[in-house]
Amino acid sequence: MANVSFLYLASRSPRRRELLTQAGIPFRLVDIEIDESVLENERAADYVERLARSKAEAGWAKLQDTGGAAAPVLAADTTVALGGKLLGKPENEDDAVESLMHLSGQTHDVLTGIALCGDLGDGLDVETQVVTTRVRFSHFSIEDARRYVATGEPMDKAGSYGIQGFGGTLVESIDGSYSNVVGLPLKETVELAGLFGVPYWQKLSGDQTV
Ligand SMILES: Cc1cn([C@H]2C[C@H](O)[C@@H](COP(=O)(O)OP(=O)(O)OP(=O)(O)O)O2)c(=O)[nH]c1=O
Repeated sequence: MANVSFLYLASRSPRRRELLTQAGIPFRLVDIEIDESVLENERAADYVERLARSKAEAGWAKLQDTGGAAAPVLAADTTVALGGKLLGKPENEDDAVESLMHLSGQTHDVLTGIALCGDLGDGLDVETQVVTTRVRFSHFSIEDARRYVATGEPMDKAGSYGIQGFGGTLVESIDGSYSNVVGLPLKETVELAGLFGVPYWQKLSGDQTV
């Protein structure tokens, strides 16, 4: 797989597309579906790494079925962890309010696992990384949590908030990578891309997918 000029992104997340574009990594999309259930007693770091790997491998397998992947496949998974409890995407609005009330006035971790799957010349290789960012939330009331949930913003996001949106107003401080919270740690993604010979810092224009 020498001289690859892009990677495949196995993700439906618009944030991950924006972040890849920010890093200047040319990409095409591959659509996959996997079971995202948490295993019993599974730790947050193990969970996001396992899911990122499964998503990348599913993307690779799908491309093999349709004639073979011409480039490596990138995938990621993000979750919020508070005192051993995993707060994923909310199931409904009440669930989102409940998650937010757990986070109010507390410091939590946001973990993103990234995986890049490809053939470096001697068979299939999957490289993974897990990045953690600590986020401290201000104290807010249940009325505030309900009003925020009513905006709809939390519904497709781990921990029921988006730091890049209205949710940024709940944040007192962060320690670590900001892009990691939004769903793709830029520094580590570029490192993995470099390992597989995928270019970055490319000027991309228009529809960013190659
Ligand atoms: C904490 C936080 C999460 N998120 C998002 C990032 C992820 O898209 C989402 C967590 O769900 P994921 O399952 O990691 O990703 P996804 O289902 O959105 O996309 P994919 O197809 O790649 O599986 O939460 C934010 O956008 N902002 C935030 O502040």
